[in-house]
Amino acid sequence: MSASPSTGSGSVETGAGGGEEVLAVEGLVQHFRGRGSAWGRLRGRPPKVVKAVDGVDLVLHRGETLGLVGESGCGKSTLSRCAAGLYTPTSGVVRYAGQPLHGAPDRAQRRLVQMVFQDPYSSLNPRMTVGQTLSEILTYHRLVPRAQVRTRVGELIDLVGLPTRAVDQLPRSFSGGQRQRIGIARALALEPQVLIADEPVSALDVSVQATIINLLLDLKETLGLSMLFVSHNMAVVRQISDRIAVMHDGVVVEEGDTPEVFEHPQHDYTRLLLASVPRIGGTPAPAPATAGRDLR
Ligand SMILES: Nc1ncnc2c1ncn2[C@@H]1O[C@H](COP(=O)(O)OP(=O)(O)OP(=O)(O)O)[C@@H](O)[C@H]1O
Repeated sequence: MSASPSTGSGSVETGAGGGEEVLAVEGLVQHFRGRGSAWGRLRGRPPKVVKAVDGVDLVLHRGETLGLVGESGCGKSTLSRCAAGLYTPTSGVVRYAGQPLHGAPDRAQRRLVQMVFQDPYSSLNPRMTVGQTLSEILTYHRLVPRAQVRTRVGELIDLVGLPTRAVDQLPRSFSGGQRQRIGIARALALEPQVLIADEPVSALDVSVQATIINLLLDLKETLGLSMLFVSHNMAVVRQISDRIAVMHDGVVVEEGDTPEVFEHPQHDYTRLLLASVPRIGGTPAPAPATAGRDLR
């Protein structure tokens, strides 16, 4: 994503990075009304407003991975959910391929941007097998004819590297990494163009993190996806992102090509984040082993 403005029409512009805009947020604001203290409520004080996202412009280009980094509470998840159409922003717009995402009359358009969450388990129905979960999505969205639903479920399970028997198993039978694969399969069932992965590996063991990151990158390549990858882990983001946006207190304070941001950070907050990356013997600690490949 870049800060370049966009046309707002059905057409998509070519961004500063030379890529075609696929997803854009413009002037995005998401404020939440806090509950305030019991004492404050008794005294009739208005509740505090939490400015989770406070005016963000970003553009994700087709085929790129944009890393969104920042410490806990800076607004990354809120921005992601707005960009995925899950929250209706307080103000501002989210566009997919030039068209407003919110209020899109067409279910087909909204499903093109899908999220992968940090904790897929909490969003999986514990009483439904993986096969039932995926079948329900395919049927509800009429993505394949009924007669082909089972075949498509098998393809999705295969695509994310789960064993065939997973189709008849409940979420509780799976490890954290496998559950994340189910979460990814569920997102892919909707045939998205954009994946928004919100801390997809931060709840996983380090040894499993790399396998999930590699899976996301392989899928992105094979399926031609664009990806917004949200993380507080600078090492991971550095390895997989073409560009990086740094978020602090609800705003994007810096964005640019990954090597540029890491080697020549412009904003004090970016420098602070980089300085806080754990170092081993003077060099930054490596990201989870990713089969030794250049992940960009
Ligand atoms: N539904 C909500 N109601 C009220 N406040 C909220 C809500 N969701 C988020 N917030 C607040 O908005 C701010 C940004 O939260 P957000 O979860 O977007 O940050 P984050 O960078 O993703 O942090 P984390 O990685 O810890 O989730 C925080 O102060 C949070 O408490």
